[in-house]
Formats: sequence, C-alpha cells, structure tokens
Amino acid sequence: MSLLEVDSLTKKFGGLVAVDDFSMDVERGEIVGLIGPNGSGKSTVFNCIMGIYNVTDGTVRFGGDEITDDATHEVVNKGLSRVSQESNPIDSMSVAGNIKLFTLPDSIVSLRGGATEEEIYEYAARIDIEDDLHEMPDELPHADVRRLEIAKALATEPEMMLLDEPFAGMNQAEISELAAQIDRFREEGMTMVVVDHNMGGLMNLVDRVVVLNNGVKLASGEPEEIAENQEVQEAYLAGEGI
Ligand SMILES: Nc1ncnc2c1ncn2[C@@H]1O[C@H](COP(=O)(O)OP(=O)(O)OP(=O)(O)O)[C@@H](O)[C@H]1O
Repeated sequence: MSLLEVDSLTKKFGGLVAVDDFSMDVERGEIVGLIGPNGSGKSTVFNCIMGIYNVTDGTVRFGGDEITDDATHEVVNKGLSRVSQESNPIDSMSVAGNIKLFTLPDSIVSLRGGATEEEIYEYAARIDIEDDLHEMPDELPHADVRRLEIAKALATEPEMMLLDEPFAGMNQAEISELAAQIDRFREEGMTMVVVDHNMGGLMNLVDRVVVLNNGVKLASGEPEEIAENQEVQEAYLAGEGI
C-alpha cells in the first residue's frame, strides 16, 4: 500500500477545471517532484490533499485511511504536513515562538503546554536555523524565512511533507544547501512531494517526477526521462524551460 494515494482527483472553480482526473501514488520513503507550468494545478492538488479545498471528485488516502475533505488539522494530526508557497510567520514572535505554535494540536506535547526549548531547538536544527531561534522573522534573510516555514512543518512531526516551491527566490548556493537538507530528511525516513515550476533544484533530488499541464497529468517517470520527454518540452515552450 502506498503512503499517499490520490485517485481521480478533480477540482473545479466554477467553470474552470483546475485539476482534471489526476492520480498519483507516493511510496514510503520516496521523494516525488510535481512540476508543471504556471497555473497547471500543482498548488490546487496540495490544497485538496490538505483539506484546504473540498474536492469536486475523486479520493485521497493517507496510510490507507481515506482523508478526502477531512479538515486540515485532522490531516496534519494523521502525519501529513505542507510547507506553503508563501511564508507567513508571525512577525511579532521570535523564530522559536513561531515554531512552538506549530506543535501538533491535541498532542501530548501541546497538552503539557507545547514543545520544550530542547524540542524546538531540535526542529530548528533539522533545517539548520538553530542559531536564529531568538531572532525575529523580519530580521532573517529570505532563505532562512523559508527554512522557518519548513521548521514549522517539522514541528507537527510529520511522516510526509508536501513542499510547495521550497526553492523559490533562492540563489544557486541556497538551492544546493536546501536540496542537501531535504535529502537529509529522506535519510531520516521522511516521504516528500516537492512542487517546482521546472526541474531546477529537483533533478538530483527526486526519485520520480510527475508533470501536470492544464490540470491534467502529462507524464510521470524518472527525472532524466522527463527532461527528455517531447510532450513535456512542448508544454514548457510557451513559458520557461523545463
Ligand atoms: N481559489 C481559487 N479560486 C479560483 N481559481 C483558482 C483558485 N486556486 C487556483 N485557481 C486556478 O486554478 C488553476 C490552477 O492554479 P494553481 O495555483 O493550482 O496552479 P500552480 O500550478 O500551482 O501554479 P503556480 O506554479 O503559478 O503556483 C489556475 O487557473 C488558477 O487561477
């Protein structure tokens, strides 16, 4: 049984079919890249999985349990966490305070008043921002603000993370560093789906790539295969390269 099973997912916004009969399975321990041009439906797929949008049709299963249209906090409690495209730290709280807020709701940790300082340090250290814990978010460089978003997701103790454009706005050195950190999560046993516009930071990171175009799955395969796929290249011709 795959850890995540998305089966025939369709999401319409009025007359617009943002995601059309899309299926994707993710195995335990895998890193899957989900790519596609602007507006192809990548974030909508994540929003449907996380219960942020109700699906129009189709099912989502996590660990064998159906989670279609479950409330987001229920999905998170089951071990699935998302790092969204936008960073939204609370600027009046320190980095540590922001991480603490994401301590799993209803967990034993939150019942005893939230994560301890040591636990918050551990979450931050997993993504190398432990030296920033007493900083305020608006004092951090962009790459560290993005890492804070990942630390918040880690604080929910997920079994699987959905990362939406984690490399956006980063320079090449920061992309390489983050790719190495994501690779470390894999070694720790984390299952992940990483959304990006193109193959950029994903080529050496992911086991498999799924390509969306206009809400429809265009291709799925190993990164080298996808980079050479004619249909995928054509889908990208209108915009940026693959
Ligand atoms: N809440 C919404 N209401 C109406 N239309 C929406 C909504 N969210 C997304 N859409 C539309 O659904 C389509 C898919 O958008 P989505 O953001 O999922 O694409 P994407 O592949 O993540 O794009 P990008 O790479 O630009 O983030 C787009 O046409 C978008 O305008």
